[in-house]
Amino acid sequence: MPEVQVSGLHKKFGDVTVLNDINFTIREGEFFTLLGPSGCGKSTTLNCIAGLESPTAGSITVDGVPFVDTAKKLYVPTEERNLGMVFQSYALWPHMTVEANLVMPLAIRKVSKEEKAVRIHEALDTVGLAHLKDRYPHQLSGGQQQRVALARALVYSPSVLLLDEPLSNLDAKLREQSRAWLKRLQVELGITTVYVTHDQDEALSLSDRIAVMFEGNMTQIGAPAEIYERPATAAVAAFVGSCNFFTGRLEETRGGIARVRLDNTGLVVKVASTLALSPGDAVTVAVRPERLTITPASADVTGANVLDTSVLTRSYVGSRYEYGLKLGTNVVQVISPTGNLDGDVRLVFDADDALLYAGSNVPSAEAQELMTVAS
Ligand SMILES: Nc1ncnc2c1ncn2[C@@H]1O[C@H](COP(=O)(O)OP(=O)(O)OP(=O)(O)O)[C@@H](O)[C@H]1O
Repeated sequence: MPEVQVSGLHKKFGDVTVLNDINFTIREGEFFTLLGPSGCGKSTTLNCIAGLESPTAGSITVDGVPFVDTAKKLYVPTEERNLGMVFQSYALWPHMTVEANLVMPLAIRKVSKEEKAVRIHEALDTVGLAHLKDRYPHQLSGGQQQRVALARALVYSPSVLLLDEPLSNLDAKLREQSRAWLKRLQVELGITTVYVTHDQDEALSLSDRIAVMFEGNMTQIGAPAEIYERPATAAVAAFVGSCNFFTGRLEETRGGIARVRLDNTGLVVKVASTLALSPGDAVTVAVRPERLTITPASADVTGANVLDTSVLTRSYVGSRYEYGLKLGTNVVQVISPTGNLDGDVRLVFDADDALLYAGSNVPSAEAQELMTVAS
């Protein structure tokens, strides 16, 4: 199973740059996800690997074989790349049975009749649909169609599997089931996979590594836990999971702990930080809702940060409660297992529970909303 190397990838449509120096290497057998909001360039990157788009500059190599190298004017056509692709729409031929849909890619590759039958059976068996080979696409559920599309991509033993939002047409429940199934299948087959999605949950649960993209740039590449726990920018923190943001000014940093005076509250919070910042610098503090603890105002608590606040809203969301707390002019979101808190409360968190970013770069409510809608 091959390694995929993408170097210095640029893509322009007319005067508009949609990919700006994209670089990444996908390891053998890895499940690698391109994650980002709509229009950030995920599909264009995938299509450049597939050979459906040609980059304006850059190179792509799979298993040491150059597919594209603009400097050398080298371009291998799609049909010679031996990559398996599944799109959001599945793109099954409606007038052909499941079996006939799978015959097509093999016929193009001039596979013998006997081998065709074996391969089709194997591919359909892999996705658990061998018994439906005589049905037409309209006689299948959305989930089954998606599996046929996957079988069609696997039938010619591609070196790499390219998946562009393959689950987004399924309803929420089926999507979750298909996600678990897809992950098991990928691990079983050990096939190097590039996956495109704007769904952060999907990316976190499926991927060995995630590349987060914004506006044609790759902002961070890392394992799911790394992306979630240590987002490189406030925008990544906002896009992957929920986050509270507070702007403020740095007062001092001592022993790896930054003291930040928050705007609109006058409160000082302590945040672990390795950033090279000077007192007076504008900063942004980010805290995940589940990293915050609420206690009754009367509780005797100690911790790096104990802030007096009050409950604005509380809602039960199944197995936990979501609180909205008032902190100056901010509303702080907290996720808590406790549902009986009201009125004046205390908000508690350690310096390690929060993240610090240089600048007052809180993703705007509009952008966050867009991101939420997108995910
Ligand atoms: N053929 C094209 N001509 C002009 N602009 C294009 C073309 N294809 C894509 N774009 C633009 O390039 C940008 C990146 O598109 P791309 O489809 O790669 O984004 P994406 O991250 O996959 O988004 P989505 O999740 O909505 O599919 C978008 O602004 C899009 O409008």
